[in-house]
Amino acid sequence: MKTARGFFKPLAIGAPAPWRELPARVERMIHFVPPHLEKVRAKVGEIAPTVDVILANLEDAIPADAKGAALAGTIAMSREVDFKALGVGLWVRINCLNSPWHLDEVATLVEKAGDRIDVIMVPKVEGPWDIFYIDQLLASLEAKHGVTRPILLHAILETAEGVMNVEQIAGASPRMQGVSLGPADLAASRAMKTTRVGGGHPGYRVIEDPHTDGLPRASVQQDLWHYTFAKMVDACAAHGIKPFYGPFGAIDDPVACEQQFRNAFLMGCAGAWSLHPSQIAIAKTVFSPDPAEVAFARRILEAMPDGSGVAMIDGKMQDDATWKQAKVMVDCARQIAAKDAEYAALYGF
Ligand SMILES: CCC(=O)SCCNC(=O)CCNC(=O)[C@H](O)C(C)(C)COP(=O)(O)OP(=O)(O)OC[C@H]1O[C@@H](n2cnc3c(N)ncnc32)[C@H](O)[C@@H]1OP(=O)(O)O
Ligand SMILES: O=CC(=O)O
Ligand SMILES: [Mg+2]
Repeated sequence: MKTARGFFKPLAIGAPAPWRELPARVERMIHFVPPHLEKVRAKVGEIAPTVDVILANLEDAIPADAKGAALAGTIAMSREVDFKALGVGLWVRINCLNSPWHLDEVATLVEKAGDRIDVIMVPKVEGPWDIFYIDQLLASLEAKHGVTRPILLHAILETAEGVMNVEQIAGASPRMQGVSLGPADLAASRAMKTTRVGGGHPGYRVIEDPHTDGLPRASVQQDLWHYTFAKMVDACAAHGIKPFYGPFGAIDDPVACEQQFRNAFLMGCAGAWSLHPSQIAIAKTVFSPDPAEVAFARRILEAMPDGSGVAMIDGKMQDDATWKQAKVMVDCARQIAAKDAEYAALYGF
């Protein structure tokens, strides 16, 4: 591991100094766009003002013979829409590091759009060595092309080995912005017997003991992802980066999508992926704290102006710990309100 002083040194002569703090950005939904499809790309200008992040996807879901077109489409998209002026992040998901495509992709992206891309999402990250590699590569390319703002890195947690190493992945570089759970590849990597992309499974449940009178036994679905998810959230929180829920593949089940996103929000996630336009509004509602809860949190902060002592509000005990919970909620709401006029009005900021 690097020394404390070495951690924040640029990795190439002429590369920009690494971020010491993550830029404060609202990232409730990472909206996936297939950039090789001109018809979809043409609509990005319309969709962008409704999302926090547009992600150009180069990896899975893009056919092998369309990888070049997707890369060219990404560069075109970065020029066609002024994402910065809209306050919208521009991310790119590259192909994985053992693929034949990633090297040309990273080189082209930094050369042609290095000052416009905020985050590169790296799939199938297995351990910190993957981050060290891409960190060095980016620094060399940023130096070469005079990029002045370091591109951040986001890892997808989607292999058993990655889950084993998630703590080291989260802390591998000052470029690390966050980690997303990738339940589809992770299921395959673990040989889980499911064909779903995220969410629950009707077969994974607990059942109550038999009744002596023979009445039917109650049984409920359990969360297949809880262990991995909690491990990922703790790793991210400990390293001061953001956890995200990844894809929810049942586009035709908005109710289950909302539940999955809500579980992620409650567990500490900043956002989730939207694969289809219909999932944008779901993510926006879920990852914006509820106005009534924000109002209650503000009462806690007002009741304990210096954050210490004890208070009672509506029959509930408040102390230093609940003050901190309230601060998390109010800070999140303030950040959203600064970007989103609709929520500024709902929160009364
Ligand atoms: C599983 C693990 C992973 O790696 S998940 C990440 C990889 N997958 C993706 O990125 C998928 C992204 N989404 C898509 O490609 C499409 O939404 C899929 C799922 C194929 C569905 O498309 P389609 O059958 O056209 O849906 P639809 O007819 O309901 O579409 C209605 C209109 O919306 C458009 N649309 C669709 N998806 C997007 C999108 N992601 N971004 C922007 N626009 C989108 C469609 O083109 C369609 O437009 P129009 O009404 O025909 O003008
Ligand atoms: O890339 C995402 C996944 O679930 O796999
Ligand atoms: Mg995947």
